[in-house]
Amino acid sequence: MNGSAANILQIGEGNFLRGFADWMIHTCRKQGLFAGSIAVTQPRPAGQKKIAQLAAQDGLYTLVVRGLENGERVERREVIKAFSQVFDPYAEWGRFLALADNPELELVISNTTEAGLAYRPEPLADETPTLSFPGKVARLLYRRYETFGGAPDKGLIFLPCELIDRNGDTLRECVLRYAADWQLPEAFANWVRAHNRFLNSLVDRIVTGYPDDEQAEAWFAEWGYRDEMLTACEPYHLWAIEAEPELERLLPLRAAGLNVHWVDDLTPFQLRKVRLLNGAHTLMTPLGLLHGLEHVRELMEQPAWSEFVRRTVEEEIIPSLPYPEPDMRAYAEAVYERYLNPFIRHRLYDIAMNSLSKVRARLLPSMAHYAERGVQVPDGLVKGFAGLLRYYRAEERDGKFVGRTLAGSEYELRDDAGLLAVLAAAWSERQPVEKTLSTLLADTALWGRDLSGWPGFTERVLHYWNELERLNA
Ligand SMILES: NC(=O)c1ccc[n+]([C@@H]2O[C@H](COP(=O)([O-])OP(=O)(O)OC[C@H]3O[C@@H](n4cnc5c(N)ncnc54)[C@H](O)[C@@H]3O)[C@@H](O)[C@H]2O)c1
Ligand SMILES: O=P(O)(O)OC[C@@H](O)[C@@H](O)[C@H](O)[C@H](O)CO
Repeated sequence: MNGSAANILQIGEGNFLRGFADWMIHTCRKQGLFAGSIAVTQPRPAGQKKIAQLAAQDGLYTLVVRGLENGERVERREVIKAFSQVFDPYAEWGRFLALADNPELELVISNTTEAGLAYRPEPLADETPTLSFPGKVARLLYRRYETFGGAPDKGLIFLPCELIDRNGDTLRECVLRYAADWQLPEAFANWVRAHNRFLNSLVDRIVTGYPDDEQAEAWFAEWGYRDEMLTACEPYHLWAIEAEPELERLLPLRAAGLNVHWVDDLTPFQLRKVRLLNGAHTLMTPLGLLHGLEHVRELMEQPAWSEFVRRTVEEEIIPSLPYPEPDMRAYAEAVYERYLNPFIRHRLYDIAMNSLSKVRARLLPSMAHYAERGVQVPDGLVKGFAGLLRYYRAEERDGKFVGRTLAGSEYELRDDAGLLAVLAAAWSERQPVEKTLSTLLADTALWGRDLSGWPGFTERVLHYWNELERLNA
């Protein structure tokens, strides 16, 4: 790491970017196609530990890519060299803002989860760091606007990787809301609109992060060095970016042989991936955890669970999508193969994090497809949803929210604290389960809509709830 000026700013220190975008930049650099480098910072104070660790390793980390590629087993290890600056923006706020003064800065990449790419009102404080991710972007852009007098050629290109629909548009809207809140000049807002680009994109790669300790220790012994930032992922990768292919000039990703698509319309990529791959994860995760399973492959290797997932995907989710069924089935087959990757352990507990927002985006649209046509939601989806409700049977304890598996083991629920409080309050009422379920299904804060009026839905959720509880008895 040389601390030199970087032409990419990365907001997000998480596993995903290290196993995806940073690896791509490294791949371009390695082939001599790209001369730039990345300045990386964390989007929230909690990321400080990883940033400090990465800085202590000179911005270098090991990526292990493992899985099947064209039916062949691959295991590739590479030390990724993409970062020229690694720092904590809360400790060095001036340094963060000063990145805006670098005329060479061109791109901003981010991944802050669905929770991070959201507008939360916040005052403009002159000297102190802005907390939210989009608020930081608004501050950075305002500084750049002032430094370069609103020059049209000094706008930036944003490539947010958060897995939300039209992530670029969302980021732009948040930035403009902060500009309005903070009463920044209208000319600035116009410059943001006219000379900065917020690209919508869809990312796809299973990045499982740091492996189990046993595996990590075995590798460290074999390699002769330790790496606390070690990241593991599958070989498959896809990045669909809604923009003209001429942007290869800036980011020669396809030229580097990467599976990147510059597309006019992202919708088919988005719907297919979020509803099938992520939707099936959200479907299987609570049920799997309630039954004491730990990771995706373990679940998919059990015939009854595999059958349940496949049937729900093929007979319920795919028919709800507006695309040719054979194409969707082929995609689903490839997804099962990725789930069954023998070389990675994708922890269900990791996938379960923030499942309340995930279910809204990934599973409810498939269910609504039926309900809104006056048809009953099919069984697999109802069973998965009942599993989610059972998983979220929350109890508040010592400032935490906990649930219990069917065998009675306790786990911590990791989700929006306000929503967990709503669930815990509902379950603390002394009343029949059906009453609590009806109340919860009608709660629009939880699901973004009222589910209690869907034909036969409440009764069938109760049916599957009771089926789960019978296993508990
Ligand atoms: N891991 C994968 O396989 C994968 C694949 C595709 C997409 N994604 C995307 O990545 C996200 C998960 O990231 P990860 O796997 O790198 O996990 P991670 O926990 O390693 O990283 C999460 C990142 O988000 C930040 N973050 C978390 N909550 C935040 C908040 N409230 N405000 C601001 N920043 C916040 C963290 O600081 C960190 O930078 C998912 O939500 C999804 O959007 C992950
Ligand atoms: O990363 P999350 O937590 O938003 O979702 C969990 C998984 O569904 C997700 O990581 C997929 O594996 C990934 O989106 C594949 O590209």
